[in-house]
Amino acid sequence: MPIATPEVYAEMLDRAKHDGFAFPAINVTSSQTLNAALRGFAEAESDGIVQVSTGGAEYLSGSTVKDMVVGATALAEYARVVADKYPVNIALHTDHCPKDKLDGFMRPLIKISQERVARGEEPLFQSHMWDGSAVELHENLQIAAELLEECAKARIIMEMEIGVVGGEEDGVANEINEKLYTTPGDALATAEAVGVGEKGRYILAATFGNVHGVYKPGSVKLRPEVLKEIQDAVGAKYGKDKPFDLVFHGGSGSSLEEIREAVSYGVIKMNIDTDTQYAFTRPVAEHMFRNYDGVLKVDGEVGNKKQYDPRSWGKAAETAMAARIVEAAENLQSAGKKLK
Ligand SMILES: O=C(CO)COP(=O)(O)O
Ligand SMILES: O=C[C@H](O)COP(=O)(O)O
Ligand SMILES: [Zn+2]
Ligand SMILES: [Zn+2]
Repeated sequence: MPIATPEVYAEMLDRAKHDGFAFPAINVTSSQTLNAALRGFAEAESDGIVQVSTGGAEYLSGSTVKDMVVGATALAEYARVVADKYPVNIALHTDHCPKDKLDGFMRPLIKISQERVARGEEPLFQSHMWDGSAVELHENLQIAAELLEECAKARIIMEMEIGVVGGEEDGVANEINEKLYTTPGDALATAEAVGVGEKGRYILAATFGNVHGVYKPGSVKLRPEVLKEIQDAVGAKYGKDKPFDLVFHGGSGSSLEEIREAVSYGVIKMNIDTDTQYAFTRPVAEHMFRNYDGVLKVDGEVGNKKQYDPRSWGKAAETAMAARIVEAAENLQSAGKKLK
């Protein structure tokens, strides 16, 4: 199906919120990982979100070109063509954009969509994330208010972060500290600054101990109840039940119980990157080890073209990554619920 229009994206998110499920949001960095994601959503009969980080966008432009806008634009255009062949609704999103990359990533991409919309076309991406976790809350919210206005002009939903996601965030490593847990005060200040939907729709990354990456049991302490606390605090003030549409960062390695509890408090998007990267790469490793003599030219031997053809291991990688996405859709209960 065509990439989701802003109206379809809004309907997807509204249904997820109303019916208590969430969409996997899968990071991609290539046509192979994109096709794996689309295949996974289709096999799960789940609508979904495909997202590109600043690092992923830079890589997509070519490892020596390193142009984030070129990479993100190329991915979005390629996705528009191939997504048509999958019977599910897919929204395109850009992941964590810190302050020092706004002018090289999020702002130019919003501008491209504003120009497209002015020409009567659909926005290039359906949502963009502003990651203000590295600046003070006041400045985070000031920038968020400005970006929300710009996104709304292009019919784009904004994602924003209050609190901090631990672990690797595109090269920004965060130590584990109390900032990993958003407070009701932060949430109230957020609603004050950017409203609860009336100033433009946004998805909130309120953090509850989230950490990017996968760690040994016990290293991460998720407290999903933090989300209930902030929803209750802001809901009481604005007279809205679960006023925030929430996103769960660092989805890889989370237990089914943690996922389901977070979704029950209003999470409608869960980001998964590490687990899907591993799912993609594991069969590649197996292919190389199993076909050692075929993939290497050793002592004059020419190897086996069929085994070092990127499609040989690429198909196995895509199959495994797609299976991990089916699992995510089942965990988040978006499976079987694609919009008709
Ligand atoms: O939050 C993420 C992308 O923004 C993904 O986190 P994981 O790599 O832990 O799944
Ligand atoms: O939060 C960051 C995401 O996990 C993606 O980052 P990455 O593309 O550098 O892995
Ligand atoms: Zn962050
Ligand atoms: Zn994240």
